[in-house]
Amino acid sequence: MRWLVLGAGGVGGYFGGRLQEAGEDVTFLVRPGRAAILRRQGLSIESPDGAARLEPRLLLPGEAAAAPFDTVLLACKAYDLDAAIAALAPHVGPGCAILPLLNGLIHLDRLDAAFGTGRVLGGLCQISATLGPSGEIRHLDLPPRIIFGERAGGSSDRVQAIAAAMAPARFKSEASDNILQDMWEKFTLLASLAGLTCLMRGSVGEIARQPGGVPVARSFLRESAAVATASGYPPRDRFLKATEQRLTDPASAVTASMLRDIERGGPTEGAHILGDMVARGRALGVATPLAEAAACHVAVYEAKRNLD
Ligand SMILES: NC(=O)C1=CN([C@@H]2O[C@H](COP(=O)(O)OP(=O)(O)OC[C@H]3O[C@@H](n4cnc5c(N)ncnc54)[C@H](OP(=O)(O)O)[C@@H]3O)[C@@H](O)[C@H]2O)C=CC1
Ligand SMILES: CC(C)(CO)C(=O)C(=O)O
Repeated sequence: MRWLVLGAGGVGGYFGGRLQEAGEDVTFLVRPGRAAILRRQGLSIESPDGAARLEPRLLLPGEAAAAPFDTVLLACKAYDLDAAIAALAPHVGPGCAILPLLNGLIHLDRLDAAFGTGRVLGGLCQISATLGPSGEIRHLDLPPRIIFGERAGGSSDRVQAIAAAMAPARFKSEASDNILQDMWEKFTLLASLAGLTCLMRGSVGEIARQPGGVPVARSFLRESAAVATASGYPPRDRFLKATEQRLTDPASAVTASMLRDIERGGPTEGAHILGDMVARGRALGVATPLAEAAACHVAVYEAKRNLD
């Protein structure tokens, strides 16, 4: 299978690198700054699952590809989506499927508008990964996993082909016949975790150890789950129990990547995750006062950052 991976950051670099390592035909579509680093030192992965050092094949925006691609793995941040869509457009030919790994949901509408609904699969990934100081991919935590599938449900030849291509790679992959349910659950988890840890500026454990910390974490989850339910995707009991535990564990050092983005003074996906959760709640008449406070808090940070 010929893969085009847009973005060689934490997610694109890790999963694209692991596909290349497994013998897949992978090209990374990257901007000039990242290309210079990858040309100089290759694509390095540091991970408890094993390190890798690869020579990536690179394509820059505006360059022509040697042959058509079968699957695009889309791994940019939401705030870069418009530029990513423009860079991808010349490479998305007939028969090319787009598998987005972004957190959240709203990017699906923008991808549908740009490429047509039929081209866009549902997808999500689990990993905690970031770029190290020399541009290496650092897998920090969580067993890496991609879940993907047809948004209309069921399976298809292209989903089976992607599953077969991913199977030998050093990450778990799962073809889902209910990917929108999976994406809604990830959105519910992330909006709760990002809202909680960004608003309180602490890890799950630091919050849970304070008076009122556990109830506030539960309230974040209750709000997001109510929006998911009103949207037609009620979270499954198993997910709710596991997520409540994850959000209230006094020993947990977990923070959302959004808090890490704030701590390094970078842009965030606040509008894409928290803003979207609030907007969906409002449209459905579901009150989300905590998510609203968290979305406003992150929006104030973004506004001040843009002034600097
Ligand atoms: N990191 C994690 O642990 C997890 C992240 N996610 C989600 O995955 C998505 C990606 O996150 P992550 O990998 O961490 O982000 P990173 O910032 O690490 O990587 C994104 C990459 O996309 C590149 N990019 C952006 N626009 C373009 C463009 N037009 N052309 C080419 N390359 C482009 C950036 O390149 P440049 O260097 O040029 O800016 C950057 O290297 C997000 O939605 C995130 O929420 C989901 C689960 C876990
Ligand atoms: C929920 C989590 C940690 C796991 O993939 C994540 O996606 C994030 O913090 O951005």
